[in-house]
This record gives sequence, C-alpha cells and structure tokens, in this order.
Amino acid sequence: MISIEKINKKFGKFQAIKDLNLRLELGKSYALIGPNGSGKTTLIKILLGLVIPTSGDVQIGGESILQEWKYREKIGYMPQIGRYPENMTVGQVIGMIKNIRNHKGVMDEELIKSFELEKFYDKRMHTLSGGMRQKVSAALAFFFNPPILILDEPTAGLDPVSVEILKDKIKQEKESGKLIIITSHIMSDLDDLATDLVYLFEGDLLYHDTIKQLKKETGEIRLGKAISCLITQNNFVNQLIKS
Ligand SMILES: Nc1ncnc2c1ncn2[C@@H]1O[C@H](COP(=O)(O)OP(=O)(O)OP(=O)(O)O)[C@@H](O)[C@H]1O
Repeated sequence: MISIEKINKKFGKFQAIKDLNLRLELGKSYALIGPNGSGKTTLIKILLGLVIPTSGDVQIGGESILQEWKYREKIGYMPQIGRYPENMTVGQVIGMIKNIRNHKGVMDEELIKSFELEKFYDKRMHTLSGGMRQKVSAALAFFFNPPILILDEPTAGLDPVSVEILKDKIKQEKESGKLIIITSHIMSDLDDLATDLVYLFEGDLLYHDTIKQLKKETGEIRLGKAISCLITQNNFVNQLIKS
C-alpha cells in the first residue's frame, strides 16, 4: 500500500534519510522506532507531504505522492502535539474540519463518544489539558475513516482508562484491514499494538521484519528486551567495522 523507493533526504550537507526502501501493507501495524535524530519524524513528514525527499519516490496505492495532495485524504494523522486555532471551542474545531473536508462517506465518531468529547465541546482549545488535547487529536485522526493511520506517540499524556480505549480502537482498526504506523517510547504499548518493527538508525533502515521474528531471533519475549538486544548487536557490529 505504501511503497518507499530509494528515498534520500538531505538538509544541507546532512543526510537525514539514506537510500530507504520500505513496503508497508494494509492490515499491519508498524512500530516506527529509533534513537533521537534517527529520521522518524522526517520519514513521517515525507509521507504527509510536509518534507520533499531529495531523491527517490513514495507511492501510496500505486501512485506517486510527490507533487500530489489528494492522497492526504487516505491518511489520518495524530501529531505528538496537536496545534489548533486556540480561541475556537472544541465543537467549533471539529465542525470546521468536517466542513473543510466535505467528507461524503461515513464518519467514525466512536472515539468522540468513548472519550465523551461532547462534554467539553464548549471549551476553548487553549483551556484544554494536554490529555484532553490528545483526545481531540485522536478523535480527528480516525474521524474520516482513512485506510492509513499515522500515530505519533498516541498514548502520551492520556489517563490509563483513555489509553486502553485508544489501544482497543487501534487494534480494532488494524483488524479491519487498515495500515497503522505508530511511534512511541512506551515499548509495552508497541508490544500490544504493533505487528511489525521498522527500526531506523542514523537515517538507515536497520531492521524491518515482524515483531514475532525479532523475538525469535533475539530469544526475548518482551519487545523492549528484544530491541535492546538488536541495538547492542548493532553497536557491536559498528565497533567491529570501525576497528
Ligand atoms: N529542517 C531541518 N533542517 C536541518 N536538519 C533537520 C531538519 N529536520 C530534521 N533535521 C535533522 O535530521 C535528523 C533526523 O531528525 P528527525 O526529527 O527525523 O529525528 P527523529 O528520529 O524523529 O528524532 P526524535 O526521536 O528526537 O523525535 C536530525 O539530526 C535532525 O537534526
């Protein structure tokens, strides 16, 4: 569904993404992880059309997204920190986004209901707590029923009940055949949600396989442990190459 072909991204002389090839399929959920500065946000921004790659191509549903914008309807995006017109109320923001999108299909209002967002429809955005803002962002990401969801630290700042509501929703959407990309520093969340791992290191794709396979290769049961094994192995190989 998403085909990333030989993507490079340079910021001046610095290469943030190096010759990246990746195929992401519907019905799978991908944990996108890597150390700080490894290129995760750059990759997400390329998929969203906010950063233009220096070379290479990205295709969604068989069509290049470069110089295109219509494909964005296929992506629901939950940012790490949602930025909204701060003087508008929650109800006004949701209404405005509905109007702009002029969506013809069925709206998915499940998260609006389960997070009870209607209760704070009259609150202005700047008065919301971090967790409330996250709930608005989550509800909007799923609202137009997109086949692809990109969720950047989706559970950060949510209370435990809301975390479970959102995790159930993500699992349900994956089961229904959507393609989900999740970044998170909470390994237990990724262990519950992701089927596959995409691990970036200094702009390189260091690992891409199923989490089941990673656990088998490392002999670890928990994802956090399996990833630290992967990183240790990589550091060891890097040291060997440098010595
Ligand atoms: N607009 C930019 N101009 C110059 N360098 C940039 C720009 N955007 C990103 N970079 C650099 O590209 C590299 C990758 O950054 P990116 O934000 O993609 O990392 P990340 O994996 O998302 O990190 P984190 O986990 O800290 O969010 C970093 O070294 C960063 O400084």
